[in-house]
Amino acid sequence: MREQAAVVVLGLGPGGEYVAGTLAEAGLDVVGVEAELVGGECPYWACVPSKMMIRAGNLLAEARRTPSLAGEATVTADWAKVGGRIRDEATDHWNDRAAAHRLTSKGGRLVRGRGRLAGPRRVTVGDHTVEARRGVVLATGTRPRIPPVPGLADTPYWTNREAMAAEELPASLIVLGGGAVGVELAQVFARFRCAVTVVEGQERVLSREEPEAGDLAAAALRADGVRVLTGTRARQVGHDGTAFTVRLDDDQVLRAERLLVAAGRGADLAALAVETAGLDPTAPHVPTDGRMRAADGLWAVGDITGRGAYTHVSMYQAEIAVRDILGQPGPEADYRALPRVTFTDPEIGAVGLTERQARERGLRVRTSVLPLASSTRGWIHGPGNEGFVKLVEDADRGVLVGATSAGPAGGEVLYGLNVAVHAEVPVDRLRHMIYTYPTFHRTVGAALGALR
Ligand SMILES: Cc1cc2nc3c(=O)[nH]c(=O)nc-3n(C[C@H](O)[C@H](O)[C@H](O)COP(=O)(O)OP(=O)(O)OC[C@H]3O[C@@H](n4cnc5c(N)ncnc54)[C@H](O)[C@@H]3O)c2cc1C
Ligand SMILES: NC(=O)c1ccc[n+]([C@@H]2O[C@H](COP(=O)([O-])OP(=O)(O)OC[C@H]3O[C@@H](n4cnc5c(N)ncnc54)[C@H](O)[C@@H]3O)[C@@H](O)[C@H]2O)c1
Repeated sequence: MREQAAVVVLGLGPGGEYVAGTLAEAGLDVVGVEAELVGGECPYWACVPSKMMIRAGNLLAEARRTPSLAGEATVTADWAKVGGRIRDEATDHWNDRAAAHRLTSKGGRLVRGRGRLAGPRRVTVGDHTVEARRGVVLATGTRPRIPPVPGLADTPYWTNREAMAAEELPASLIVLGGGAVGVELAQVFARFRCAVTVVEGQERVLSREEPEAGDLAAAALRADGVRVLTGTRARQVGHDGTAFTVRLDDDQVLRAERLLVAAGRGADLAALAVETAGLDPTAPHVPTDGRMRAADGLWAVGDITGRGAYTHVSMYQAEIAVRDILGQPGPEADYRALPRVTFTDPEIGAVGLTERQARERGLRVRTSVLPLASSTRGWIHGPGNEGFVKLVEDADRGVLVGATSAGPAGGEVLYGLNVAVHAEVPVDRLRHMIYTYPTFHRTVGAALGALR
């Protein structure tokens, strides 16, 4: 079968669904192609269910802090509540009827199946070919990267997919990888009384963030009973029908009921036949210009672009691609103030460059790090007040180029720092702003005064 459309969107995760729906609303003839569930990884197996787990885990942790401040509290953790909420409220039992309707009610056509490029402006899905008059938008995201550890491939390991669908928690869990997925899930599972060990190859967990952030996350995990092993990798993995064994570089052997692989994600460009549109199928990502163009008549948005695997990045890029396709004016993509939040307790928010990245760029850097506990609000908060604000200033220009805010509301405190880095508000102006008393974000004011 052959059909025509103005635009074909390949992959309907947060980025692709936004592009397809918005173009359809604008009156364009749009075909969206989806291999699994309309909505993508985020609502069914990633952000949304994991944040529901985290909300539940945080409630337990807060209740367990009651004795030191407010009296007695007895909490009995029950994973069935979490699993049920994920199945019923978040994912509709992994059914995308509502999301598919969102697209078709806007006039978009939905083709189900795994698509690939078949030349510029052409997509095939099985024996179905769609010619795109204006072009194709690639939004197929990423999938878990499974490290080539001997034995691993033959075991029934979990990725985020199985973890999000878990109806019961295992008694013990080994997590391979201490990035965002690894630390968030390790903490939640531990709070539900699962014995968790995290194995991270780098010196610290959250190794792309400030070292202070990795140290804080590791301390928080340990406080929840997680074993955190850093600077070591799995050398051999086995499964005897009941449990996993993981032999590490240093010959230590770990044993647990389940193994979660959280060692990063990658795109598979060869499977999309990108060479038919003149792109390199062996590249890790699709390079894009400031208007999200990858080639003539080809745009790419979301994780596949390698500019930050976050839902907010895919939606930001989607809006730019839509503007470009509709010929509307607007700013090009700008990643200087890229924000991200790791939703551990304490939350770790960060924006822009780390101190190390700023120095590697040759900037003359001034920094400050202030603990949250030293602020009035941190002291009042008491247990659970761990955290800090770190600022990175380009001293020559007198503007912040990066910041981290970690603490009970670290992701929310980040907002002001995000504005400061994005809008390049002079540090001198920030220093003379009024900061509400007694808030966590008041530590930002103190940290500005401590820049050296
Ligand atoms: C456990 C976990 C937690 C996360 N938490 C957060 C968070 O709190 N905040 C945040 O911002 N980000 C979070 N992320 C990252 C976030 O999920 C991704 O950045 C986001 O989903 C990427 O969106 P995307 O538009 O690139 O597409 P994706 O969501 O990856 O969706 C791509 C879609 O394309 C489809 N597809 C793939 N190949 C084809 C093909 N050939 N033909 C047709 N369809 C195809 C897929 O089936 C999928 O539906 C998390 C990720 C994980 C794993
Ligand atoms: N809160 C959020 O916004 C959020 C939450 C989860 C995931 N995400 C996104 O999803 C992406 C994928 O998450 P992720 O945690 O899988 O990837 P990641 O790249 O963030 O972290 C993977 C970690 O695994 C380690 N690693 C890799 N191979 C290893 C090995 N063989 N042994 C031991 N350690 C190994 C790496 O050093 C790294 O620290 C993230 O980069 C992030 O963009 C975002």
